[in-house]
Amino acid sequence: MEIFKYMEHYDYEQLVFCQDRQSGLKAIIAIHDTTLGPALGGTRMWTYESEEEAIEDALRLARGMTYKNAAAGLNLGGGKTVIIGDPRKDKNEEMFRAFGRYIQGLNGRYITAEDVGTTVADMDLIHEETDYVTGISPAFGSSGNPSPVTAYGVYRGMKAAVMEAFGTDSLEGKVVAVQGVGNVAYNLCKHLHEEGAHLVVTDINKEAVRRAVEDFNAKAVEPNDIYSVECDVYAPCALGATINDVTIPQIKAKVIAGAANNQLKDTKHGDLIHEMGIVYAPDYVINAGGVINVADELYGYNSERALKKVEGIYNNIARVIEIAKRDGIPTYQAADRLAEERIERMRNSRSQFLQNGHHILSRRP
Ligand SMILES: NC(=O)C1=CN([C@@H]2O[C@H](COP(=O)(O)OP(=O)(O)OC[C@H]3O[C@@H](n4cnc5c(N)ncnc54)[C@H](O)[C@@H]3O)[C@@H](O)[C@H]2O)C=CC1
Ligand SMILES: CC(C)CC(=O)C(=O)O
Repeated sequence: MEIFKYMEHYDYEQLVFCQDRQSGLKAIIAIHDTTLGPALGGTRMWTYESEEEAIEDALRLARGMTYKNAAAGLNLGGGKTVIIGDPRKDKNEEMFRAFGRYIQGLNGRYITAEDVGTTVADMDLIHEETDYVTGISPAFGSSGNPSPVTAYGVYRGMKAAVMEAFGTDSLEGKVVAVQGVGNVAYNLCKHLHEEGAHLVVTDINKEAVRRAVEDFNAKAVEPNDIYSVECDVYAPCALGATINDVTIPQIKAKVIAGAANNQLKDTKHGDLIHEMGIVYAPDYVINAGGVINVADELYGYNSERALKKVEGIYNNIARVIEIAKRDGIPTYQAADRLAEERIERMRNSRSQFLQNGHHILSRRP
């Protein structure tokens, strides 16, 4: 991968490599764009096959956060961290404390939270070293684990997409194929089960599958069989790029609505499912519940206010679908337009001079 070429093409601001021999920390912080405000995005810990795979994941996820935060109306830019390692056995206190000091060193340009493989407890350790972290324990007056709120937003957005495909937003009797029943999707399954949806689930973690089968009377399939399940909705809730040349021909669902980041392997796959008449709920619009929730911490966390905004993901998805139909474009393009237009407006309006403590005039002897 030609890193600077990639960064220039998508206009990234910064890529930071963090190493700490003592704790084994190998973290990559990607800051894509801070036009709308400090970059906020979670920290993912995963057993990447290579450093290149980790770098690419950090870059793709960070850009996704720029679009997610802009489309959600937040005054936040996009950033993300990946930590190379196995979250089940490579974690230690020093690792997250050292990582917290690296975040502090960025002086507020990047604010972190949870993502795949990290927990509230990990955020609390980071919080020992910096305030530029969200999703920390409610004991500190914060919002805690964002996953259940992300799940609620995905549930709301899924209803809006089902309304478009089936003329009703009721999920009763609908078959939903859920890929990856971890933190977010377990909570999503709760909402779906309560509304009478029939669940088909898969996960590479057999315990996660067992729990979903037991708690939601779900049917289990092998990971690679989830794509060909006869269903109404396919909910990608694991990792990214599951909508690709291999899987699209197998998909039977009329709606794709899930929590995973970067679901489309490439934009051409968004075009393909659009041509097939599948209603696609753009990933960074439907899964914005988590960031909306933790972002509320920056104003003094108020769960009622945050949840009200998350409930509005229904309208956000409906609006994206409307724009897509009006302009005859795929929904992923409609969402991108919304996000890019807001960033452009803000970028252009920053031309006025504003003296602050850091401008050259404030340093004149
Ligand atoms: N946690 C949050 O609040 C948010 C999460 N997301 C995204 O949602 C997705 C899920 O996040 P979490 O639930 O927090 O992570 P998680 O790690 O708790 O759950 C992911 C699940 O997917 C499973 N999985 C991994 N690869 C798989 C495969 N090939 N096939 C089937 N299952 C597989 C894992 O075993 C795990 O159970 C991720 O893409 C994450 O980036 C997006 C927005 C917010
Ligand atoms: C609060 C975090 C989970 C935000 C984030 O990183 C995401 O939405 O992917």
